[in-house]
Amino acid sequence: MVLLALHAVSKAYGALQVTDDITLAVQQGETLGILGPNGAGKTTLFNLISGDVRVDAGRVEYEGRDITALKPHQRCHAGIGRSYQVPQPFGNMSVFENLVTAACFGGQQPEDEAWQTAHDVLGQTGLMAHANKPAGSLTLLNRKRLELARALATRPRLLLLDEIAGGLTEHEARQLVDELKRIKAQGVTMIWIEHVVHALLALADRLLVINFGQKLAEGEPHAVMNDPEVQRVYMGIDA
Ligand SMILES: Nc1ncnc2c1ncn2[C@@H]1O[C@H](COP(=O)(O)OP(=O)(O)OP(=O)(O)O)[C@@H](O)[C@H]1O
Repeated sequence: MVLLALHAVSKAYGALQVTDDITLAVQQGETLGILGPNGAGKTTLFNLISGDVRVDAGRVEYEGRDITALKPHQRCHAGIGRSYQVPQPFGNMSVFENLVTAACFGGQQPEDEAWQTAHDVLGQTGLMAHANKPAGSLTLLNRKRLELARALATRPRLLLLDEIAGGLTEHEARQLVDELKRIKAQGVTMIWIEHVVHALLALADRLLVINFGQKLAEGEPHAVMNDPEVQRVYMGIDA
């Protein structure tokens, strides 16, 4: 079953066509990896899915429903959770309070349920020991974990992850992949933008490569990575 469908979506900033006529379907339970050079329009595509930015043209469908006109909080209530490339926690609130807030306002859970969700997500993301620390005091790894945890606390059916492995050590990236594998096993559909290719390859069922706002390649991960055009554009390898 198709969970998310983009139909010919486009977005320009002035003369810059950042998303150019992209059509895409993501199946329920699938993990789609997105790669592309800096500035290719990957985060913008997330913004169009989450509703942070409105499409200029095209249509966004989720669970068979046209959500193009919905606001970000409405899309979140519908089950679309996202992390941001630059972590965006409430820095003066504790880690636990950040998660309760995400569960209450993003996940529309009553307060007692939100407390339970926050507790569960702390365990799931390895943040239990940091529950009472101000979010602003966390290390990079833990800020990335919190970014994932905040999205999870909304209980998403579609999880959008924007470069959550960048800057992590090998060991930390492996831990993150293990966490994501557990989330995937629970049936959560994921779209993951990531430059740490080996982490992405450990999880993705399919890869999409974007260049200048357009699809450059799409398909089975290893076939996509071996595509000469992808190697030339993304890895700077001339065929
Ligand atoms: N609000 C905005 N106003 C003007 N230009 C923007 C805006 N948001 C993004 N852009 C431009 O759109 C292009 C694509 O940006 P986007 O963040 O989507 O790329 P990206 O593929 O996610 O890049 P990166 O890998 O560096 O995160 C860039 O040239 C960026 O400067």
